[in-house]
Amino acid sequence: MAQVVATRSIQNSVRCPSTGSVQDRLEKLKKPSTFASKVLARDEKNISRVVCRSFPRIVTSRAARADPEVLPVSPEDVPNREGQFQHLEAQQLLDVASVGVWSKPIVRRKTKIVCTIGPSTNTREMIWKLAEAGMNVARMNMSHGDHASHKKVIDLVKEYNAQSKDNIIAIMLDTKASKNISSLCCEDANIELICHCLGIVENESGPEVRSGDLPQPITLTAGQEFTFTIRSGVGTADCVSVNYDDFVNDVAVDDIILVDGGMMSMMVKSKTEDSVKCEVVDGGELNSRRHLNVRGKSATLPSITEKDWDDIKFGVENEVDFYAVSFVKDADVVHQLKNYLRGCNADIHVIVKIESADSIANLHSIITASDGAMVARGDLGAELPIEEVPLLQEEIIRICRSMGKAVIVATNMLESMIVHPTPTRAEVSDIAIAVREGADAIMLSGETAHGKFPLKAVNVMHTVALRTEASLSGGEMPPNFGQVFKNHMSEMFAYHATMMSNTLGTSIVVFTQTGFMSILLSHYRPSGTIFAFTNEKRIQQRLSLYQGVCPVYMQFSEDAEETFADALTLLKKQGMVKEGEEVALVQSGRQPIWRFQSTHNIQVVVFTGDPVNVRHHAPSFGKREGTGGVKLGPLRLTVGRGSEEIGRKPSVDAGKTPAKKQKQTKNPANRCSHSNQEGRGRRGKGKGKRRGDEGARTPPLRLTVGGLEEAERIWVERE
Ligand SMILES: Nc1ncnc2c1ncn2[C@@H]1O[C@H](COP(=O)(O)OP(=O)(O)OP(=O)(O)O)[C@@H](O)[C@H]1O
Ligand SMILES: CC(=O)C(=O)O
Repeated sequence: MAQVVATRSIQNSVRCPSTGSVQDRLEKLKKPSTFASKVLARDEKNISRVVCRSFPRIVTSRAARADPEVLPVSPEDVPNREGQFQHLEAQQLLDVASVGVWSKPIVRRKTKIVCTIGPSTNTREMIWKLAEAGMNVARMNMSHGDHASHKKVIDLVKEYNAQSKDNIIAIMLDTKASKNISSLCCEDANIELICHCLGIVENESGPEVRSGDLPQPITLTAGQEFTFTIRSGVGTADCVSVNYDDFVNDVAVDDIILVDGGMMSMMVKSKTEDSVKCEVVDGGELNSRRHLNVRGKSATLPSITEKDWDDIKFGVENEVDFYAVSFVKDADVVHQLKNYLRGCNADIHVIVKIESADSIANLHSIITASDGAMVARGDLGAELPIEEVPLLQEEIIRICRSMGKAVIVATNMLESMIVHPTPTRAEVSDIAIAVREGADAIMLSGETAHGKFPLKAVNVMHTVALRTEASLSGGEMPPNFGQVFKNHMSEMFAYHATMMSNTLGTSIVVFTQTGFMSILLSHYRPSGTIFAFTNEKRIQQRLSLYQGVCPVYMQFSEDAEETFADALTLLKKQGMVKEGEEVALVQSGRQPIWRFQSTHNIQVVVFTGDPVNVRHHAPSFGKREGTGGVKLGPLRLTVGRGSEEIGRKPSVDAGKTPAKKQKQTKNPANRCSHSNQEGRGRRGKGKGKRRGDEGARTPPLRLTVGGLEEAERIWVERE
């Protein structure tokens, strides 16, 4: 049976969660604790308080566009503590209450940040600094670098994770072959077999069409002639190789070829057997390995090439969390990849990159088959008319959200910051729009891979996302509202937990071994933080991508109450909940821990500050040994005025009353019978005896939400 347990007096029917005042948070900012803050503490000595920050004037134009070659990271690219202070002060003036519950700037933000790691950031120092600046996911683009360099980054991220107490970085491989793969071989018989089954044979090109390597950048001017050839190894001032043998067949005279995501363009004038002669329309600087798209056409390439399978195998070996798969044209590709991963027993989630005209046609089925999608605006804007991109972005986010899938908005978000220390206003608006549209994550590409100001870029993204989130009202209905009750019980509980935590202004605490329930909760976008406790490191890492989820690793004890108390103690220790603060504790999901398959729970508990005294804001329904709290029996959820219950103090104030005394409490609740647990097996890790079950007898409990006049039961049902 479903149960919701909560009694508390509600001062404000809707209030936004907030832990501590901005003043407190300002104080916290002054106390360095992490690596970055230690670094900053040193720097702070040299920082005089800047009252009025002057911004350098930015002039952006196509000419000022980033050079894709590596730019030396600027010494100015240090986190701006002063800026953080000013930001928080400004927030205080604007609206203190609308800031979320997290006390640390990097975790309080809900929208996650994906950073592409490249030459500017692939060192230990930079990975650490990026993580402390706000990176949540490290992306490796398999079009660049080699396995050895990517392995080094993966190991560094894992090293960071191993030593970090309150911050965890997920790892994403962007799999797409673009290089000539003749030097690569498929060592793995399994992969060879898969390639064979998929009809992928000795294809030397990947789903991305790219120009080849150049000894140095070439300047192209409008009107000049330029040739692409399928002959390999060509890189002169007027001709360069293409990595795709069918390039000559796929393009036609008068086609427009977009180079580097449309930064340059050329018109096809004539073709020979192995070359395509073009006239430059928009010139610029051509660097090595630039994207080539033909306006309005998708290349007839397989979505997963042999090189990709090699990269996928590399990801399996290195236990990455996500694959971002390029140019997915249909759901079959996703099914094939997922089957392969199942065969390897690899728990890696698949994010489909929506970047071609073909993928748009199959959007629904592709996203349904996947674990999430990336709005890959670079190629999308080259394959389709550029004005379609914002509309498609909105639509893809909407579809993902309605399906409960993760969604990432990528490319050009802070492009000018590759070379400039501050963003353009348009870029800031772009981030704000993605946040408002409800993206789980926003992505930095060249800004962090080869830019001059990777840390500043993360900082800008963090600050803009945070400010935008603070302006959102919260409590917004999920897009599939109305469907919710027809679906699985867990979904119903995710929905109600969200509504309850929004109403009471609490964060949500959830315990998960698969991540399922945390992802479901994230889908409903509660205004408070979702603290997702898991005893699986892989799950903790994966959850870093999801909006509003703060994943915490913890060993679970066999006793549920003890684990809850431990979790709250941990949150308190890390400054994430305060003494006296309430949290909504959700027990639901596909794989039960400490509960029966059919028993779902939401409780509102108060953290009293004493690890043995987690006070449930509910009557005592059974004894609770050792931890001084209460064990709750199954209840029906009733929404109504319920003044007696709501105003009622918990029958046992566990914060003050020793556990022994609770045992003696004569709570009338205990006299009522509960029937849904008989004959049900126990599953999950909670192998211990459910203390209190025997005697727990529970009456319906009323919960007032928003001061309804009449008692109204909204949900009483067994699963
Ligand atoms: N591992 C790497 N090694 C060397 N350079 C890299 C690496 N990763 C990224 N870069 C550089 O940073 C640039 C931006 O990275 P990004 O991931 O956006 O790649 P891209 O090729 O521009 O586009 P796409 O994301 O569509 O593949 C690249 O073009 C490349 O110059
Ligand atoms: C991210 C990416 O691949 C694109 O925008 O095209």
